[in-house]
Amino acid sequence: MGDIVEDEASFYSNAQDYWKDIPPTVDGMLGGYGSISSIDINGSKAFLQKFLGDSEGKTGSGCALDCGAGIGRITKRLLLPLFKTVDLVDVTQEFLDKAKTYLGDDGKRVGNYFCCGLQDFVPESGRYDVIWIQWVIGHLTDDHLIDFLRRSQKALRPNGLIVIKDNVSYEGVIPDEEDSSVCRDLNIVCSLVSKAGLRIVHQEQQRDFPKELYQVHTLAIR
Ligand SMILES: C[S@@+](CC[C@H](N)C(=O)[O-])C[C@H]1O[C@@H](n2cnc3c(N)ncnc32)[C@H](O)[C@@H]1O
Repeated sequence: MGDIVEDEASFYSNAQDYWKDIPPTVDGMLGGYGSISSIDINGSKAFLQKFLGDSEGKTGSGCALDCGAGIGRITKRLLLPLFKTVDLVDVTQEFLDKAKTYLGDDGKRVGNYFCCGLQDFVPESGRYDVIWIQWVIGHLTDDHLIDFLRRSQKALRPNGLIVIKDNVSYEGVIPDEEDSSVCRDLNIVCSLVSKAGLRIVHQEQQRDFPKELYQVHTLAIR
């Protein structure tokens, strides 16, 4: 990826500039594909519920972190219904401002709104049962993604889980000049996870998305 991201500073600042101009709506979060939000959330719920529960070894439901949360589309429909407290982190302040009204009454159970790039964000050690990272890893360089995953692991409670749900390319790293991101293939994502010292414990492809989109895979890692 080094040859694709020649200038790290502009890779990040171009992405920030891109997101500043995007309307704070579900459609904005999903690049015009707001209509797939329900399929996405239902797939995520089924995925996550395999891990949650009260019995020995199950992931708790105390606190979740929504990474690259935007206006809180995932927080509203996936995380707040399943966890007592949810924190949001995103680099775009306007989206977090919108989240405060978009989340409605349940938004009272948001613990923190962190306005920060994931490349700089240090999640509180031992705080989270689930760290959900969706449609944002393409905005991080390989090294920053590896480091963020390492910090995330330290931020997990016992039996906690990190989930990456994202686009994967057929082969290699495909740059997107428009939003200043990259799309990696599944092997590359898996190798970055393993470089972070983490293990993939479960993996699924999201079904029923429009054919013209990248495949979307969900990885449970710890
Ligand atoms: C495609 S949207 C996805 C939003 C949300 N995860 C969802 O699925 O609805 C990408 C989000 O990542 C945020 N973002 C972009 N670069 C980021 C970075 N380096 N650190 C944290 N958030 C970033 C954008 O502000 C935007 O809210």
